[in-house]
Amino acid sequence: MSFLFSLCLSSRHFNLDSKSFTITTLIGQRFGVGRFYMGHRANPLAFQGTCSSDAPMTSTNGSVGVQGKQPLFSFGVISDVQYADIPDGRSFLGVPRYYRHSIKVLQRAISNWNNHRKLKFAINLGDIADGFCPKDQSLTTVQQVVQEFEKFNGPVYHLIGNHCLYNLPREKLLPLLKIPTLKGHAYYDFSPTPEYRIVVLDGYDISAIGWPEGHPNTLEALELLQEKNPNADKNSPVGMCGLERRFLMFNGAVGREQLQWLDNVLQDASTHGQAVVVCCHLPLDPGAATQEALLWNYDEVMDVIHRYNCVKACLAGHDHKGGHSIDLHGVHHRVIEAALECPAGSDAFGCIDVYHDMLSLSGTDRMASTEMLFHS
Ligand SMILES: Nc1ccn([C@@H]2O[C@H](COP(=O)(O)O)[C@@H](O)[C@H]2O)c(=O)n1
Ligand SMILES: O=P(O)(O)OC[C@H](O)CO
Repeated sequence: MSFLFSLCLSSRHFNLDSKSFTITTLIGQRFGVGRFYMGHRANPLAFQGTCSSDAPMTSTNGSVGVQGKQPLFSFGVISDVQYADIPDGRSFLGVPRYYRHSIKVLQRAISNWNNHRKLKFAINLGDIADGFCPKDQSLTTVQQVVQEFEKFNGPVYHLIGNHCLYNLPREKLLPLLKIPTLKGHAYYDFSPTPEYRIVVLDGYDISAIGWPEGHPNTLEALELLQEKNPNADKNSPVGMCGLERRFLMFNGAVGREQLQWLDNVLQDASTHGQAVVVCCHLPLDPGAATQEALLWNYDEVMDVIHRYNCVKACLAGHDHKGGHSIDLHGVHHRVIEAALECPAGSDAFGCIDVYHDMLSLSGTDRMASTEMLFHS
């Protein structure tokens, strides 16, 4: 820990307000470990690898990975494909978005995962199609991206994001994404090996998007937005301060039932000695993402997570530039860089090697590689 602290200080970006610390890429640049872009927050232990069989420190099935050890299993990761057959555009803040190219990033990810690695599964951290997709093309666009994912030689686990819900209501979306669902919710868990549990949260459980009009969850979300966000445009954070800026319509919350379910799953995982990776489209730690991207009740979710010692890492999407932090309980938070923001020919996908004591993300191109050592 003291090593990490000294690295933090040398980066001149040290933030304890958010109950976590963040290490900027200045360190990466200083150590010459790869190409980063402004605003990215990366692990000082990160290296810029490629997700291929000949990359140093990555592993293929049957070969060794980091520290000469063989991973328990590996999985593919990608986020925010946000495909649409429309011309390139920009985010509200002016960041370029390459709507037609993003599906090519996905195709290269699948091809890489299939050719170079024997992966146990792949995970899509949400936003399969963009909200600017013409509504009469929403269904076919989501189907088209799902078909690309189906070319992966293994199971694909999808998360829902706000852009998925701009395109299709839950009742249509969840079956297409083959999300195991109870009463329209999109949270579930699975165990790829006896040692591990992957928990997928539904960050749009309480949300003003995706549920039918007048649904109790829509009403609860609208009430919260009314209370917390004074702007007429509930996607605008203008005039809102600090962490309050997360109360935007494009975010959402984990509801009471889901929180109780999470508690039960973590209790069960602890009983069985399993390590847990929590996945949610919306980031759960202010140290890893911009305030405007956070889950509304990230603090309540983290309170549940911190009751146990089993959660080792949380993976998220939504905040396209990506990020990494380690919170004060030693839980890693890795926000995955968006496929949508890759200019022609560039990529953002990765493979995660899973060990007893760490996760090792080998990112391709715009996705930074990150070693996530467990703290206890
Ligand atoms: N700082 C911001 C960010 C966003 N908005 C509003 O949200 C909409 C979606 O944002 P994108 O970044 O996905 O384009 C955008 O159209 C704005 O209405 C904002 O007001 N301030
Ligand atoms: O993917 P979007 O369009 O909802 O954008 C999300 C914001 O970038 C969050 O910071």
